[in-house]
This record gives sequence, structure tokens and C-alpha cells, in this order.
Amino acid sequence: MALLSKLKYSLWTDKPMDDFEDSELDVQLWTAALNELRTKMGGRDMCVYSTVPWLFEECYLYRRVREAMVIPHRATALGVSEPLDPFAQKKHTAWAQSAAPVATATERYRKSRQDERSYDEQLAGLILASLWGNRNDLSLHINTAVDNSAVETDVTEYSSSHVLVDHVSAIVECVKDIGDESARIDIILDNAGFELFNDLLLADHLTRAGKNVKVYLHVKQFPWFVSDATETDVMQTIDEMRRSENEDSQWLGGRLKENLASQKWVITTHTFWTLWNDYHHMESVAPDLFAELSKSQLLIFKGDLNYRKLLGDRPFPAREAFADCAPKFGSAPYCALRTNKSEVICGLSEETLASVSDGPNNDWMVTGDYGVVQFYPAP
Ligand SMILES: O=P(O)(O)OC[C@@]1(O)O[C@H](CO)[C@@H](O)[C@@H]1O
Repeated sequence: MALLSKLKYSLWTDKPMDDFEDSELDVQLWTAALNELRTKMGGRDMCVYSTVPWLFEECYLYRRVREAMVIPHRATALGVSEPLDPFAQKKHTAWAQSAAPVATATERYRKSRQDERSYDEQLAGLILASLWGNRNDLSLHINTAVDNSAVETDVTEYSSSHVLVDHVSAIVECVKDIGDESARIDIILDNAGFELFNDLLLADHLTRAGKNVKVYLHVKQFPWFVSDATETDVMQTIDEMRRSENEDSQWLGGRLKENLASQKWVITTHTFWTLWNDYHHMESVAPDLFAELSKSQLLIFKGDLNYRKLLGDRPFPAREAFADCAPKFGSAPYCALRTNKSEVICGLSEETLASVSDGPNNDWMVTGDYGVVQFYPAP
């Protein structure tokens, strides 16, 4: 608690940013980055919260929260287990609040396996549900109830007016090309809770894209941006479904567990996801991760923070092409499913930009009411 109070005080009073005092493996990387910033800014005292780039500041802050959990934990005999997740209660409450839409979506998903809609049509619907699930991150809605409205109603109807870039059919085509060769699809997950639930439905559907498809679920190594999913969150979500009294949930939980047991799904993580670097730097900072992702037949980046990192958190002109703003991951095609919660955007058409800029919602860039589904085909 003392470390968290100190953190709060230094943030409010805009104190110089300290080095980390825990002994986690990423500390050297952070120290080097802080030293570089200090040099750039003219000294240690000039390197304060309000002057460093926003992306760095936010990531630093969540890493400090981790430090506040790690130091007391490692100093006790409890050191063998994982440090506490300070956001666990919030995540749990949000998940509990999602019970009704989760039940509806689970029943719909179970029935969809017999309905006459094609695999592709169902995939398109699940992509949109996964997109709108991203409205529910707890760093944005920290004190408010979880908003499931866009998903409770008809996602397709909502989407036609609120998706500013709609490349859903291009993603569906990309998945169609997978065929029966061994293939991998990677989902770089974002928030636990209702978003994760929708992502798991999408991941389950994707395992049926071909005979030999493996889906890699990329999680964070530790609690991050309040609600980002860790391996514990994924496992708890699945276990809660299995233990539910609702028969559809039990069915789904069992199915998802089986995906893990049979290795159709692999949960994976990397230090890079909890660093400050944007994805233009992945190849040099985390060559192993870059090499892995480059093997993928489709990368799916979820959420606003991933989007900011794809675009280097830079204020590109909104009409700049997505392919010109985001990096390449070898020859892997990829997409971003993101509701707009920060002023970083690209790839809008002239008409869309005009309609949204002249529309009633002045805050269209940051409220999460609008979203983009952007696809970058293999180069
Ligand atoms: O990646 P997510 O969960 O979609 O969004 C996270 C996010 O909205 O939270 C921050 C506000 O604290 C923003 O910087 C950031 O983009």
C-alpha cells in the first residue's frame, strides 16, 4: 500500500520518474529507456510524468503498479505463487454484470452450430461481436457499469452505422484461404470479461476454419491497463463457464477447455506486450516474438492500446492508408478490431470522415461509440 501511495503522490505532484526497484526480468529495459528519456529531456529532474510521451507514461504507470505488487510479494514466503492482481475485484464485478448478455450470446452460439447460416456469415457476426466487446475496457469505464448495449441489440444493425472502416469481408476471405494445410491464427487479446468472452467465441469458431488450425491466444504477463487479460483470466473465465448452472455455459466451457487440452488453442505471452514500445520496434526489441507472428496466417489485434501501438501512437491524418501507418509482420496478414478510445486513427474515407466530423458526437474519437475493422493483406 505504501508503494501505491507513493506512486499516487508522485503522479499528482509530477515528480521525476524513478527507476524500478524490483528484480523482474524487464527492469534493465526500463532503466535504459528512462536513461534515454532523461538525456533527451535535459536531466533526471526534467523527466516527469507530464513531459514524457503519453504511451510511455501510461505503460510506466501500470508497470509501477506491478512493482508495488511484486516487491512485498517476493519478500514473503508467498513468493512461490503469483503476486496479487490489484484489479481482480473490478474484473470480477464487470464479468458478473455481463451475465445476461453472456447467457444470450452463449445460447445463440450453441444454436448457431445447427442453423443454416454459413460458416462465413457466422464468422462475420463473431468478428463484429469481438469488435464491440472492446467497448468494455475498465480503464475507460472505471466507475461505470459495463456497457453491453451494442452487443445485446443486433450487432450487425449497430455496426452498419458505427463501423467507420469495415473490412470484415476481407478478413472472412483471408480465413477462407486457410484450407486444410497446417495453419496458425493469432489473437493479440485485450480486455478480460465480456470482450474476452466474445474473443473466445471467435477463437473457437476459427478453429473450424480448416482441418489443422491452431489459435494462439496472446495474453499479458501481469495485470495491465486494469482489465487486460492474463492467463489466469482466461482460465477463470473458462472454469466459471464450466461450473455454471446454465447448461449452455457448461457446454461452452467444456468445449473451450477441450480446445486447450487438444492444443487447438495455445495460450502464450511475452514481455514485449507489457513494454512501452510500439509495434514498429517489435522486430528489433523482440525478434523471437516477431518471428513467431510472422508465421501466422492471420493476426488479430484487439483493442485501442494495440491500435495505438500499431500506429506508433502518432497523429496520422485520418485519411492516410492503414497499410502506410502500421508496420509489417513479415508476410503475415493482419487486422485490427478496435473501438475508438483515443485520437489515433487512419484509413478513413473522405465521406466517412466528413460524416463523423460533422455529426452530433464531437467526441467520436474517444468515446468508444465508433469502431474500425481494418485489414492489411499479406504484402
Ligand atoms: O486497449 P483498450 O482496452 O481498448 O483501451 C485502453 C485505453 O482506452 O485505456 C487508456 C485510457 O487509460 C487509453 O489510453 C487506451 O487506449
